[in-house]
Amino acid sequence: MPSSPMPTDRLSTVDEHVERILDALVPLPPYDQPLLESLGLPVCEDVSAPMDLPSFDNSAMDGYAVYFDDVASASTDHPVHLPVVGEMAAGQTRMLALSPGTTVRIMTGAPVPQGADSVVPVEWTDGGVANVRITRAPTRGQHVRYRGEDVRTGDVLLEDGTILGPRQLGLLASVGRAQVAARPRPRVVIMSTGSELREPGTGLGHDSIYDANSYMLAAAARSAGAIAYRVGIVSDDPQEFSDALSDQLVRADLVVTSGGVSKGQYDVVKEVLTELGTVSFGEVAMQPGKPQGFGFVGEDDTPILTLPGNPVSSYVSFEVFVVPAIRRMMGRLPYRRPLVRALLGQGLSSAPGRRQFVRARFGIDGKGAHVQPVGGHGSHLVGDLSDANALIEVPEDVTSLSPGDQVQVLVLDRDF
Ligand SMILES: Nc1nc2c(c(=O)[nH]1)N[C@H]1C(S)=C(S)[C@@H](COP(=O)(O)OP(=O)(O)OC[C@H]3O[C@@H](n4cnc5c(N)ncnc54)[C@H](O)[C@@H]3O)O[C@H]1N2
Ligand code: MOO
Repeated sequence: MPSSPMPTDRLSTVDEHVERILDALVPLPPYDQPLLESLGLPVCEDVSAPMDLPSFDNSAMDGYAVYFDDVASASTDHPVHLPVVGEMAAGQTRMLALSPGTTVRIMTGAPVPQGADSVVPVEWTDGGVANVRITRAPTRGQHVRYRGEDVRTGDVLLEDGTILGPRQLGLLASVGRAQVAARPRPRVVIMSTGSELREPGTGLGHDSIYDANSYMLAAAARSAGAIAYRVGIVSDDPQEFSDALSDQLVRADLVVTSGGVSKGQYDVVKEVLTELGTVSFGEVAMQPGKPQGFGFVGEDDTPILTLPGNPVSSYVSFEVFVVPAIRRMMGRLPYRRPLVRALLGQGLSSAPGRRQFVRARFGIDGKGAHVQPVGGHGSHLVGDLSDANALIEVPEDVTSLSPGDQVQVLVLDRDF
């Protein structure tokens, strides 16, 4: 799959890099999926109703099915008495028709027998079993739910592209659909590289650290709607990385790596993938997240995004580049998280020529949306990152902002 290589003589802009990725990826082909598997995915067909809803006239109340004309005069002073000739419970009814001058006990959801046109709630009666005393009249047709009043056969229930949420899945089940055409969730393989990394729950040496990124990115991939496969830590040994990558390709629609892409001696991802010639590396004018790589690997041209290793850089890169990639593969619009306007609570400065993503807390109160930067600039500050629920996007040409300025914010952890 072709992709325009990242330039080596200048920095790409954030928007260029996002477009490069979106242009090179194609949505995964749709197939029929069991309903619950499709939660959160866009439907890939116009779904029309194969049946009426309700599919038969039925009672909205527990009570008595009647001919309206038989009970029209019922009141406390002049009750109407009718013989009860049967019972209709939802899912177990034998009687198909009712004769005038009689009634049947009927339960909510049970079919209204032919001839009956109204239901008297049990509260307006003495609850009689053989005979019933009715002290209040319904209006004609009251408490009958008519066939087709909700949905008619042939109605378009869901248009192509509609997101399948709980209500839409409930509707599909209501009309008897067990499956629906939707694009599959992309299978995203997450690999952390670095010989200093150790698995949480094991011991640490004096110069090693726990692998935070593979957990953070796998969780972020899952939150974005993907199936995430977290690979254990891969060291900075080129052969080990190469073998681990080859092993993973069989189950990947997209590979995301962290670490090993800057200018060090042991930047294994860059070293191994540059040689392939199908993955390019460059710098994006952003802070954090400057070193980036993108391309395709293996026989099936599996897309790969290589993110920088600093945890904050990795996370921000995921949010800015990988989330749109996942959504593109799922066919889910919009690809990029919409920006929200908010008032800045505290001034800040930003490096010129780079789009800054400032960790922040976003909230809405009586005065509107507001946002407050949290913590410092360092790309290693995971404590601050966990306090943040938003990223303030500071444009490339803005170097300082004052309290009360209006800013654009990516509000994290929100569905869009
Ligand atoms: N001479 C230069 N050095 C660096 C530059 C540069 O332009 N010139 N860029 C810096 C920037 S910006 C970033 S971001 C990092 C990116 O480096 P790598 O992607 O090669 O990442 P590593 O070197 O492997 O790691 C960076 C940092 O992050 C820690 N790390 C890595 N993986 C994990 C993980 N899974 N969990 C937790 N922490 C992780 C790692 O230990 C390092 O401290 O390069 C700068 N250097
Ligand atoms: O760009 Mo690095 O990603 O600053 O930390």
